[in-house]
Amino acid sequence: MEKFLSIQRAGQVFKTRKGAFVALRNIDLNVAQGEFITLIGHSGCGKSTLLNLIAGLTRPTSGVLICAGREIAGPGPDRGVVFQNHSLLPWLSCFDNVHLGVEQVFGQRESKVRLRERTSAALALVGLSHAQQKMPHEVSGGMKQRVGIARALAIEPKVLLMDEPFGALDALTRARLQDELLEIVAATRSTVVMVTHDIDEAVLLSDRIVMLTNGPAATIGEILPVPLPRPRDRVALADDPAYHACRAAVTDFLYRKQSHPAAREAA
Ligand SMILES: Nc1ncnc2c1ncn2[C@@H]1O[C@H](COP(=O)(O)OP(=O)(O)OP(=O)(O)O)[C@@H](O)[C@H]1O
Repeated sequence: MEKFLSIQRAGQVFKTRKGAFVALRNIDLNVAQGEFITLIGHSGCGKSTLLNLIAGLTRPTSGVLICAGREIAGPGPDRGVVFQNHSLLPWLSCFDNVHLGVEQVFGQRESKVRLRERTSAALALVGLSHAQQKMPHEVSGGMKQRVGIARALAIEPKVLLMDEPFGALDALTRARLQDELLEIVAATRSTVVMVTHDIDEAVLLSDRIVMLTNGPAATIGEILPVPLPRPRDRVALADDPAYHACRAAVTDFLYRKQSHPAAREAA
């Protein structure tokens, strides 16, 4: 497999008042260009910690991470990040929130007209052309999250990193955005690493599901390839035995092999 994103023996130890806390150990993962990877595991196991390492927001205490042949040494425009709480600037319109990143990445070498075209195209990709002049407080939670996705895509990242991007949305909006994301990823051929808690979301979207063991000192427990052809249709998948087999494999990992620490303590 072509190693587009490569995580080699990565570990993360945090210094805390109670001493060193080993969050992650020995993470080895290679992601191919165009692959859709989800990270799943119980709360607190280290999913966001791993995503932050790929984003370059934190540095590993051991091991190395490489993206497109270069070591990840900090945040960069080759990696676009979408957070759960969209993190839009409230004083800027939806258009300007996206445009800010476009200017930062392409502003030195492209015309103002071209920059505006890029911004409009990204907003069109997420179906928000009609709302681009609205302020964040004037649009719904799902629309804000679409702006966050547009902002990440507009800088044409090599890898799209998403930390529970739909976690705060109601079930119907979430399903709609998942379907839209499937279409966007098919159109842009993006490489995606996404954190989720949701088994159905992981199976619907992923090429491979990376399952993390419980922390502390979490690591990759199993990696499940999802052999479902694309385009995927959530209604058709409801009757697909392969879909149910994937679902069962992740459920088995999370609730039998890695039953939640709190559940074990209560037993
Ligand atoms: N800066 C930090 N300093 C100390 N400990 C940290 C720090 N960041 C994260 N941790 C700890 O590392 C572990 C992993 O945290 P992380 O947020 O990555 O988990 P997660 O799997 O994303 O959780 P959730 O699903 O609840 O969002 C947790 O025990 C957390 O308390």
